[in-house]
Amino acid sequence: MMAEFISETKAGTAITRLVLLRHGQSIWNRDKMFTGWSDVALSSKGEQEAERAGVLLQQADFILDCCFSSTLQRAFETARIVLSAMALKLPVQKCWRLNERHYGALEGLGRLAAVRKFGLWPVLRTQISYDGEPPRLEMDDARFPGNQSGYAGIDVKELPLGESLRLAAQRLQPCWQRIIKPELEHGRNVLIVSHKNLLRTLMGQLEHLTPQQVMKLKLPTGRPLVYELDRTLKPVRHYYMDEIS
Ligand SMILES: O=C(O)[C@@H](CO)OP(=O)(O)O
Repeated sequence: MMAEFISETKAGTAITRLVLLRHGQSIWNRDKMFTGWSDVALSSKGEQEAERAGVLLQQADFILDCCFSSTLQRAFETARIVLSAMALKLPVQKCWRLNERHYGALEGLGRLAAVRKFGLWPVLRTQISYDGEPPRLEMDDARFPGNQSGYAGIDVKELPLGESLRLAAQRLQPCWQRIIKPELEHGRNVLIVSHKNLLRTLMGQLEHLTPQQVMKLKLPTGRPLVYELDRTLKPVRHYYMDEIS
């Protein structure tokens, strides 16, 4: 469904809407494991969260013009469930640059196992610092995307062995600048289904937050966060969809 017009606020500022949605709970969220680019499924709770997100948007008669997701099944599947609950036949455009930050050698480990293997500080710094990089993978590790068929065709130098939030924010930029931002500039309402850290960096970019402020942002699974943007894509306000329903 195309937006026929860009809605106007009382002050006459043109508004377009960007919905940021962290996928529903995954089985590794449930089991408290570092996930990153590991491609795990939604839990049954996550499927229900995705359904509820779609119902909320549908009940609000939310007009959506395009939908993007990461290539990871927990995000893509969430997007598919949301669109189906909204009875919308939009394609889900997948972009690997919307994948979660890569957790390097921490992927597949729980917090305790990670600390036992790498020590407290390497794990802690990954979680509390914007520039904190996880212990990196070796190039021959099966968890390196360069060894996975789904990423064939992408320059191997672009694929991560482990990322800080800053590095993840940087690799998102070509997708944001060339693909998503132009849609918003044309007044189209956009849904992005992605991941906690990747979306936190995007919120930081939109709101001009400091790295410290970004690290404090919380982003629960399965709750659509709506940003109303003016013509210059400056946020006018933002709210969780379930706070206004
Ligand atoms: O990858 C992970 O471990 C989590 C938290 O960073 O991300 P998400 O559940 O949002 O994919």
